[in-house]
Amino acid sequence: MEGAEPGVVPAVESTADDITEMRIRGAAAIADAAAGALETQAERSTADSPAAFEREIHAAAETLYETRPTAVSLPNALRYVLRGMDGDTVADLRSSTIARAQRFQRDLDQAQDRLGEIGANRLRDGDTVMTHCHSTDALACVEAALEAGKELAAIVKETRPRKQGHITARQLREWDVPVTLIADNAARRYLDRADHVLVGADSIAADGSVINKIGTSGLAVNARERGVPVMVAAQTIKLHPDTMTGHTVEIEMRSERELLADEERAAIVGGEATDGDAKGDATGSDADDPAPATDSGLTVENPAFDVTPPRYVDAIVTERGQFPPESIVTLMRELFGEPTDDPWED
Ligand SMILES: O=P(O)(O)OC[C@H]1O[C@H](OP(=O)(O)O)[C@H](O)[C@@H]1O
Repeated sequence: MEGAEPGVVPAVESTADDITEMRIRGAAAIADAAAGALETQAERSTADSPAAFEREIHAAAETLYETRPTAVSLPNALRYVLRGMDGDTVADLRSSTIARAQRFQRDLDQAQDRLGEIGANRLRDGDTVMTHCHSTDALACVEAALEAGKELAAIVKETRPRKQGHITARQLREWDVPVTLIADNAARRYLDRADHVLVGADSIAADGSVINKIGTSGLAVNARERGVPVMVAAQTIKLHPDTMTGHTVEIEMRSERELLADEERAAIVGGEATDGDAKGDATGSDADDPAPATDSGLTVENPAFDVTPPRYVDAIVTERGQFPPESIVTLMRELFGEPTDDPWED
Protein backbone atom coordinates (compact mmCIF):
# COMPACT_ATOMS: atom_id res chain seq x y z
CA MET A 1 0.00 0.00 0.00
CA GLU A 2 1.41 3.35 -1.01
CA GLY A 3 2.13 6.01 1.58
CA ALA A 4 2.62 3.56 4.45
CA GLU A 5 4.20 4.97 7.57
CA PRO A 6 7.92 4.42 8.22
CA GLY A 7 8.55 1.23 10.18
CA VAL A 8 5.50 -0.60 8.88
CA VAL A 9 6.82 -3.97 7.73
CA PRO A 10 6.13 -5.09 4.13
CA ALA A 11 3.96 -8.01 5.33
CA VAL A 12 1.51 -5.55 6.86
CA GLU A 13 1.41 -3.52 3.66
CA SER A 14 0.81 -6.68 1.69
CA THR A 15 -2.05 -7.77 3.99
CA ALA A 16 -3.56 -4.30 3.62
CA ASP A 17 -3.37 -4.66 -0.16
CA ASP A 18 -4.98 -8.09 0.00
CA ILE A 19 -7.88 -6.69 2.02
CA THR A 20 -8.30 -3.69 -0.29
CA GLU A 21 -8.31 -5.88 -3.38
CA MET A 22 -10.56 -8.47 -1.68
CA ARG A 23 -8.06 -11.31 -1.99
CA ILE A 24 -8.81 -11.46 1.73
CA ARG A 25 -12.52 -10.80 2.19
CA GLY A 26 -15.40 -11.49 4.54
CA ALA A 27 -15.67 -9.57 7.78
CA ALA A 28 -14.29 -12.33 10.02
CA ALA A 29 -11.40 -13.15 7.68
CA ILE A 30 -10.47 -9.47 7.47
CA ALA A 31 -10.38 -9.21 11.28
CA ASP A 32 -8.30 -12.37 11.55
CA ALA A 33 -5.84 -11.12 8.93
CA ALA A 34 -5.56 -7.71 10.60
CA ALA A 35 -4.74 -9.25 13.98
CA GLY A 36 -2.23 -11.55 12.27
CA ALA A 37 -0.63 -8.56 10.54
CA LEU A 38 -0.20 -6.71 13.86
CA GLU A 39 1.40 -9.85 15.26
CA THR A 40 3.83 -9.89 12.34
CA GLN A 41 4.55 -6.20 12.81
CA ALA A 42 5.38 -6.88 16.47
CA GLU A 43 7.60 -9.85 15.61
CA ARG A 44 9.56 -8.08 12.88
CA SER A 45 9.79 -4.59 14.34
CA THR A 46 13.33 -3.29 14.65
CA ALA A 47 12.29 -0.41 16.93
CA ASP A 48 14.97 0.47 19.43
CA SER A 49 12.74 2.13 22.03
CA PRO A 50 9.30 1.45 23.52
CA ALA A 51 7.98 4.70 22.05
CA ALA A 52 9.23 3.78 18.57
CA PHE A 53 7.69 0.32 18.87
CA GLU A 54 4.31 1.77 19.83
CA ARG A 55 4.49 4.26 16.98
CA GLU A 56 5.12 1.45 14.53
CA ILE A 57 2.24 -0.67 15.82
CA HIS A 58 -0.10 2.29 15.63
CA ALA A 59 1.07 3.08 12.10
CA ALA A 60 0.52 -0.54 11.10
CA ALA A 61 -2.99 -0.41 12.58
CA GLU A 62 -3.73 2.75 10.64
CA THR A 63 -2.48 1.19 7.40
CA LEU A 64 -4.84 -1.77 7.93
CA TYR A 65 -7.73 0.45 9.04
CA GLU A 66 -7.66 2.47 5.85
CA THR A 67 -8.33 -0.50 3.57
CA ARG A 68 -12.11 -0.95 3.62
CA PRO A 69 -14.59 1.15 5.58
CA THR A 70 -17.71 -0.93 6.24
CA ALA A 71 -16.86 -4.10 8.18
CA VAL A 72 -16.44 -2.99 11.80
CA SER A 73 -14.73 -6.27 12.61
CA LEU A 74 -11.57 -4.62 11.26
CA PRO A 75 -11.37 -1.66 13.70
CA ASN A 76 -12.72 -3.87 16.48
CA ALA A 77 -9.83 -6.29 15.89
CA LEU A 78 -7.25 -3.51 15.79
CA ARG A 79 -8.61 -1.93 18.94
CA TYR A 80 -8.58 -5.25 20.78
CA VAL A 81 -4.93 -5.94 19.94
CA LEU A 82 -3.78 -2.38 20.68
CA ARG A 83 -5.43 -2.41 24.08
CA GLY A 84 -3.44 -5.50 25.00
CA MET A 85 -0.08 -3.93 24.12
CA ASP A 86 1.57 -3.46 27.48
CA GLY A 87 5.06 -3.10 28.98
CA ASP A 88 7.99 -0.76 29.62
CA THR A 89 10.46 -2.43 27.30
CA VAL A 90 10.40 -3.32 23.62
CA ALA A 91 10.55 -7.01 24.56
CA ASP A 92 7.49 -6.75 26.81
CA LEU A 93 5.55 -4.68 24.30
CA ARG A 94 6.40 -7.18 21.60
CA SER A 95 5.38 -10.24 23.57
CA SER A 96 2.15 -8.70 24.90
CA THR A 97 1.10 -7.60 21.40
CA ILE A 98 1.83 -11.03 19.95
CA ALA A 99 -0.04 -12.80 22.75
CA ARG A 100 -3.02 -10.49 22.40
CA ALA A 101 -3.22 -10.97 18.62
CA GLN A 102 -3.05 -14.73 19.01
CA ARG A 103 -5.76 -14.66 21.65
CA PHE A 104 -7.95 -12.58 19.36
CA GLN A 105 -7.60 -15.13 16.56
CA ARG A 106 -8.36 -18.03 18.90
CA ASP A 107 -11.42 -16.28 20.32
CA LEU A 108 -12.64 -15.49 16.82
CA ASP A 109 -12.61 -19.17 15.87
CA GLN A 110 -14.29 -20.22 19.08
CA ALA A 111 -16.95 -17.53 18.77
CA GLN A 112 -17.80 -18.70 15.27
CA ASP A 113 -18.11 -22.30 16.44
CA ARG A 114 -20.37 -21.28 19.32
CA LEU A 115 -22.45 -19.05 17.07
CA GLY A 116 -22.83 -21.97 14.66
CA GLU A 117 -24.18 -24.23 17.39
CA ILE A 118 -26.72 -21.60 18.41
CA GLY A 119 -27.79 -20.82 14.86
CA ALA A 120 -28.11 -24.52 14.04
CA ASN A 121 -30.90 -24.79 16.61
CA ARG A 122 -33.07 -22.63 14.36
CA LEU A 123 -32.62 -24.99 11.41
CA ARG A 124 -34.83 -28.09 11.29
CA ASP A 125 -34.15 -31.35 9.58
CA GLY A 126 -35.22 -31.01 5.94
CA ASP A 127 -35.10 -27.21 5.83
CA THR A 128 -33.97 -25.16 2.86
CA VAL A 129 -31.94 -22.00 3.42
CA MET A 130 -31.53 -19.16 0.96
CA THR A 131 -28.12 -17.50 1.16
CA HIS A 132 -26.69 -14.22 -0.08
CA CYS A 133 -22.97 -13.62 -0.68
CA HIS A 134 -20.50 -15.73 1.31
CA SER A 135 -20.49 -15.57 5.08
CA THR A 136 -18.43 -17.88 7.26
CA ASP A 137 -20.68 -17.03 10.22
CA ALA A 138 -23.78 -18.08 8.26
CA LEU A 139 -22.09 -21.23 7.01
CA ALA A 140 -21.03 -22.11 10.57
CA CYS A 141 -24.76 -22.48 11.37
CA VAL A 142 -25.23 -24.82 8.43
CA GLU A 143 -22.15 -26.83 9.35
CA ALA A 144 -23.28 -27.28 12.95
CA ALA A 145 -26.76 -28.35 11.81
CA LEU A 146 -25.22 -30.93 9.47
CA GLU A 147 -22.99 -32.18 12.28
CA ALA A 148 -26.12 -32.59 14.40
CA GLY A 149 -27.42 -34.95 11.72
CA LYS A 150 -29.90 -32.62 10.02
CA GLU A 151 -30.33 -32.65 6.27
CA LEU A 152 -30.46 -29.26 4.62
CA ALA A 153 -30.75 -27.90 1.10
CA ALA A 154 -29.68 -24.46 -0.11
CA ILE A 155 -30.79 -21.89 -2.64
CA VAL A 156 -27.69 -19.83 -3.24
CA LYS A 157 -27.91 -16.35 -4.70
CA GLU A 158 -25.15 -15.63 -7.16
CA THR A 159 -24.48 -12.19 -5.59
CA ARG A 160 -23.42 -9.80 -8.29
CA PRO A 161 -21.17 -8.19 -9.08
CA ARG A 162 -18.41 -10.37 -7.58
CA LYS A 163 -20.36 -13.64 -7.42
CA GLN A 164 -19.32 -14.64 -3.91
CA GLY A 165 -22.33 -16.98 -4.06
CA HIS A 166 -20.02 -19.33 -5.94
CA ILE A 167 -17.80 -19.61 -2.85
CA THR A 168 -20.87 -20.47 -0.78
CA ALA A 169 -22.00 -23.03 -3.34
CA ARG A 170 -18.57 -24.67 -3.39
CA GLN A 171 -18.47 -24.94 0.40
CA LEU A 172 -21.98 -26.35 0.59
CA ARG A 173 -21.25 -28.93 -2.09
CA GLU A 174 -18.12 -29.99 -0.18
CA TRP A 175 -20.50 -30.70 2.69
CA ASP A 176 -22.78 -32.58 0.28
CA VAL A 177 -25.64 -30.08 0.66
CA PRO A 178 -27.86 -29.96 -2.47
CA VAL A 179 -27.45 -26.48 -3.98
CA THR A 180 -29.68 -24.56 -6.37
CA LEU A 181 -27.75 -21.56 -7.69
CA ILE A 182 -29.94 -18.68 -8.83
CA ALA A 183 -29.45 -15.22 -10.28
CA ASP A 184 -30.09 -12.48 -7.74
CA ASN A 185 -33.14 -11.38 -9.70
CA ALA A 186 -34.77 -14.80 -9.19
CA ALA A 187 -34.77 -14.60 -5.39
CA ARG A 188 -38.41 -13.65 -4.88
CA ARG A 189 -39.60 -16.48 -7.09
CA TYR A 190 -37.54 -19.01 -5.13
CA LEU A 191 -38.45 -17.74 -1.66
CA ASP A 192 -41.53 -19.98 -1.88
CA ARG A 193 -39.15 -22.91 -1.55
CA ALA A 194 -37.09 -21.49 1.33
CA ASP A 195 -37.63 -21.99 5.05
CA HIS A 196 -35.04 -19.38 6.09
CA VAL A 197 -33.05 -16.57 4.62
CA LEU A 198 -29.61 -16.97 6.20
CA VAL A 199 -27.06 -14.18 5.79
CA GLY A 200 -24.03 -12.77 7.57
CA ALA A 201 -23.19 -9.18 8.43
CA ASP A 202 -20.33 -6.75 8.05
CA SER A 203 -21.65 -4.47 10.77
CA ILE A 204 -24.65 -4.37 13.08
CA ALA A 205 -25.85 -0.94 14.20
CA ALA A 206 -27.15 -0.11 17.65
CA ASP A 207 -30.74 0.06 16.39
CA GLY A 208 -30.45 -3.50 15.05
CA SER A 209 -29.94 -2.49 11.41
CA VAL A 210 -27.86 -5.03 9.51
CA ILE A 211 -25.18 -3.81 7.13
CA ASN A 212 -24.38 -6.60 4.71
CA LYS A 213 -23.62 -7.28 1.06
CA ILE A 214 -25.61 -5.17 -1.36
CA GLY A 215 -28.91 -6.88 -2.10
CA THR A 216 -29.53 -8.09 1.45
CA SER A 217 -32.15 -5.44 2.18
CA GLY A 218 -34.21 -6.21 -0.91
CA LEU A 219 -34.02 -9.90 -0.11
CA ALA A 220 -35.17 -9.27 3.45
CA VAL A 221 -38.14 -7.16 2.32
CA ASN A 222 -39.18 -9.87 -0.13
CA ALA A 223 -38.73 -12.53 2.53
CA ARG A 224 -41.00 -10.64 4.90
CA GLU A 225 -43.63 -10.37 2.19
CA ARG A 226 -43.37 -14.12 1.59
CA GLY A 227 -43.33 -14.99 5.29
CA VAL A 228 -39.80 -16.41 5.28
CA PRO A 229 -37.83 -15.61 8.45
CA VAL A 230 -34.55 -13.74 8.06
CA MET A 231 -31.70 -14.95 10.25
CA VAL A 232 -28.48 -12.95 10.50
CA ALA A 233 -25.38 -14.78 11.74
CA ALA A 234 -22.92 -12.29 13.19
CA GLN A 235 -20.29 -12.67 15.87
CA THR A 236 -20.23 -9.83 18.38
CA ILE A 237 -17.13 -8.49 16.63
CA LYS A 238 -19.60 -7.27 13.98
CA LEU A 239 -21.33 -4.96 16.48
CA HIS A 240 -20.52 -1.37 15.62
CA PRO A 241 -19.86 0.59 18.85
CA ASP A 242 -19.82 4.04 17.20
CA THR A 243 -23.46 3.65 16.20
CA MET A 244 -24.40 3.88 19.87
CA THR A 245 -23.55 7.57 19.68
CA GLY A 246 -25.34 8.29 16.45
CA HIS A 247 -22.56 7.66 13.93
CA THR A 248 -23.61 5.98 10.73
CA VAL A 249 -21.77 3.16 8.99
CA GLU A 250 -19.92 4.17 5.85
CA ILE A 251 -20.96 2.16 2.83
CA GLU A 252 -18.00 1.25 0.63
CA MET A 253 -18.28 2.32 -3.00
CA ARG A 254 -16.23 0.12 -5.29
CA SER A 255 -14.89 0.43 -8.81
CA GLU A 256 -17.30 0.73 -11.70
CA ARG A 257 -15.17 -1.90 -13.44
CA GLU A 258 -16.76 -4.55 -11.20
CA LEU A 259 -19.97 -3.79 -13.09
CA LEU A 260 -18.86 -2.53 -16.45
CA ALA A 261 -15.73 -3.31 -18.47
CA ASP A 262 -14.10 -0.47 -20.35
CA GLU A 263 -15.31 -2.02 -23.64
CA GLU A 264 -18.87 -2.19 -22.33
CA ARG A 265 -18.71 1.43 -21.31
CA ALA A 266 -17.42 2.33 -24.75
CA ALA A 267 -20.28 0.37 -26.34
CA ILE A 268 -22.81 2.38 -24.34
CA VAL A 269 -21.41 5.86 -24.68
CA GLY A 270 -19.52 5.41 -27.93
CA GLY A 271 -15.85 6.00 -28.62
CA GLU A 272 -12.76 4.01 -27.71
CA ALA A 273 -12.40 1.95 -24.55
CA THR A 274 -9.91 3.92 -22.49
CA ASP A 275 -9.05 4.17 -18.84
CA GLY A 276 -10.10 7.77 -18.99
CA ASP A 277 -13.75 6.93 -18.47
CA ALA A 278 -13.21 4.73 -15.46
CA LYS A 279 -14.24 6.18 -12.15
CA GLY A 280 -12.81 5.12 -8.84
CA ASP A 281 -10.50 2.24 -7.99
CA ALA A 282 -11.11 -0.88 -6.01
CA THR A 283 -10.75 1.00 -2.75
CA GLY A 284 -13.50 3.42 -3.53
CA SER A 285 -10.86 6.13 -3.59
CA ASP A 286 -10.18 7.92 -6.80
CA ALA A 287 -6.80 9.31 -5.79
CA ASP A 288 -4.84 7.35 -8.39
CA ASP A 289 -7.40 7.36 -11.13
CA PRO A 290 -7.92 9.65 -14.03
CA ALA A 291 -10.57 12.29 -13.52
CA PRO A 292 -14.05 10.81 -13.92
CA ALA A 293 -15.57 11.42 -17.31
CA THR A 294 -17.97 14.25 -16.93
CA ASP A 295 -19.06 14.45 -20.53
CA SER A 296 -20.17 10.87 -21.26
CA GLY A 297 -23.46 11.21 -19.39
CA LEU A 298 -23.03 7.73 -17.90
CA THR A 299 -22.43 7.35 -14.19
CA VAL A 300 -21.96 3.89 -12.70
CA GLU A 301 -22.39 3.42 -8.97
CA ASN A 302 -21.30 0.28 -7.20
CA PRO A 303 -22.08 0.23 -3.48
CA ALA A 304 -20.76 -2.94 -1.84
CA PHE A 305 -23.25 -2.99 1.04
CA ASP A 306 -26.72 -1.92 2.06
CA VAL A 307 -28.66 -1.44 5.27
CA THR A 308 -31.50 -3.73 6.26
CA PRO A 309 -33.79 -2.09 8.83
CA PRO A 310 -34.40 -4.14 11.99
CA ARG A 311 -38.08 -4.68 11.21
CA TYR A 312 -37.14 -7.07 8.40
CA VAL A 313 -34.81 -9.17 10.54
CA ASP A 314 -36.15 -11.96 12.73
CA ALA A 315 -33.03 -12.88 14.69
CA ILE A 316 -29.40 -11.89 15.04
CA VAL A 317 -27.44 -14.95 16.07
CA THR A 318 -24.21 -14.28 17.95
CA GLU A 319 -21.91 -16.43 20.08
CA ARG A 320 -23.72 -14.90 23.07
CA GLY A 321 -27.10 -16.19 21.97
CA GLN A 322 -29.75 -15.04 19.54
CA PHE A 323 -31.30 -11.59 19.81
CA PRO A 324 -34.23 -9.79 18.28
CA PRO A 325 -32.54 -6.91 16.43
CA GLU A 326 -34.17 -4.27 18.63
CA SER A 327 -32.43 -5.64 21.73
CA ILE A 328 -28.92 -5.85 20.29
CA VAL A 329 -28.06 -2.47 21.83
CA THR A 330 -28.18 -4.05 25.28
CA LEU A 331 -25.47 -6.49 24.26
CA MET A 332 -23.48 -3.67 22.69
CA ARG A 333 -23.54 -1.67 25.92
CA GLU A 334 -22.45 -4.71 27.88
CA LEU A 335 -19.56 -5.44 25.53
CA PHE A 336 -18.32 -1.98 24.63
CA GLY A 337 -19.41 0.24 27.49
CA GLU A 338 -18.63 3.85 26.72
CA PRO A 339 -18.17 5.19 23.18
CA THR A 340 -14.78 4.46 21.66
CA ASP A 341 -12.07 6.39 19.85
CA ASP A 342 -10.13 5.62 16.72
CA PRO A 343 -8.66 2.14 17.03
CA TRP A 344 -5.04 3.27 17.19
CA GLU A 345 -5.72 5.70 20.02
CA ASP A 346 -5.50 4.66 23.66
O1 LIG B 1 -17.50 -12.64 8.50
P1 LIG B 1 -18.24 -13.45 7.48
O2 LIG B 1 -19.48 -14.06 8.06
O3 LIG B 1 -17.36 -14.49 6.81
O4 LIG B 1 -18.69 -12.47 6.30
C1 LIG B 1 -19.55 -11.38 6.57
C2 LIG B 1 -19.83 -10.59 5.34
O5 LIG B 1 -18.61 -10.15 4.72
C3 LIG B 1 -18.82 -10.13 3.31
O6 LIG B 1 -18.37 -8.92 2.75
P2 LIG B 1 -17.20 -8.85 1.61
O7 LIG B 1 -17.32 -10.05 0.71
O8 LIG B 1 -15.87 -8.81 2.36
O9 LIG B 1 -17.45 -7.57 0.86
C4 LIG B 1 -20.29 -10.38 3.06
O10 LIG B 1 -21.06 -9.20 3.06
C5 LIG B 1 -20.59 -11.29 4.23
O11 LIG B 1 -21.98 -11.41 4.51
